[in-house]
Amino acid sequence: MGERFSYQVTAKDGAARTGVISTPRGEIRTPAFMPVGTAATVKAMMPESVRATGADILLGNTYHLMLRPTAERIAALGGLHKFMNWERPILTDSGGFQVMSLASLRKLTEEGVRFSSHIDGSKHMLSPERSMEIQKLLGSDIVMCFDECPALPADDATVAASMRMSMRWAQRSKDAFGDRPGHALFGIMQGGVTKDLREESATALKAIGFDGYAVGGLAVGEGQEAMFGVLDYAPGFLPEDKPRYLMGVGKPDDIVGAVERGIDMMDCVLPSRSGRTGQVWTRRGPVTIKNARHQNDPRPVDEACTCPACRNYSRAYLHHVFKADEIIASMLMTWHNLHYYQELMQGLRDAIAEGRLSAFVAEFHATRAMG
Ligand SMILES: CC#C[C@H]1NC(N)=Nc2cc3[nH]c(NC)nc3cc21
Repeated sequence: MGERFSYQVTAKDGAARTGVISTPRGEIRTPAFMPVGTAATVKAMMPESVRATGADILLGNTYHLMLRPTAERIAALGGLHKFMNWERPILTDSGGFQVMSLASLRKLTEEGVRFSSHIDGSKHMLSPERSMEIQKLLGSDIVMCFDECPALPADDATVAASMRMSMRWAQRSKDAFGDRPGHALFGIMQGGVTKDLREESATALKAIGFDGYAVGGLAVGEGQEAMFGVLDYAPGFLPEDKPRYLMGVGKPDDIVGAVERGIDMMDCVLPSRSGRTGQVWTRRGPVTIKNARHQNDPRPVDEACTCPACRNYSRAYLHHVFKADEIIASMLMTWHNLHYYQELMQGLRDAIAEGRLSAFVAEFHATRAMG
């Protein structure tokens, strides 16, 4: 295992970049999509299946793992990689967003956030220091700063105050993270949809200095137009030579638009969660497998797809096992969706490398328009 974390841009096409993040646990080809493994599993997938879809890295969550089974127990058992049998890179989110979206009885102070577990109501606390300690116990390769995620909707004054608290917490996260060769700490840009606040946040993060930079505060219901509006300028506020990670994104067309605007990494529950709810993503758009029109259809979901679901099963079969609430339905549709997402990422990486991204994007949208 090498000892360093490093990022190399290998080609550019407009604002888009393709490259490689090197870590002691393996390389991450960018632009990269990270499947979400919230509770130490990518739901309905074996780790070797996640790898077979083409994933180089997956995401874990501080919030969920600190509540159950606890970070201390995972550390005592050898760390998250060994625990979940995934020896490649893992990025862990820091907990702030999940506290806001899942926990109850939250009490926010400059120190951190006290909250009650959504699982059993037990009392917990997260701070920059505790989040760094938990992510170190988990052994994650890419650690996210602990940020403050305001409940939405939030007015400008609230967004500004929250961003400035997050910048103070970013400094505390960096101080607590310390010097850990081979491990990376990413800052998180905040500022809502306000350009001045986004620039202030980027300036603060660059002054502290991070191994990578996330764009936070998006994919929170603002809609694609507002999100792209921020992405038209926000990535440009961040260092050229560091990875840029857009948190929580997204649908396939969100991903294409984000990569066009200079984003290098993304994560989203959509392909796995929608797979479990019977939504199958294809180059022609989503297919709702429970629709009666599929019950006699002998064709695969996508004739051109090489995933196990498309190679070996018909729409009729997927329709049947979904309606029968059979476990294999979640397995096959999650596998297909993650495979489709990784194929999309490979197509984007190749197109950028060959200087033909605009043609790739035009083809992407034209094929979807055919439906
Ligand atoms: C405010 C803020 C913020 C960001 N901060 C952290 N730590 N994680 C996130 C996860 C997200 N998931 C989605 N959408 C599904 N947006 C996200 C934004 C963040």
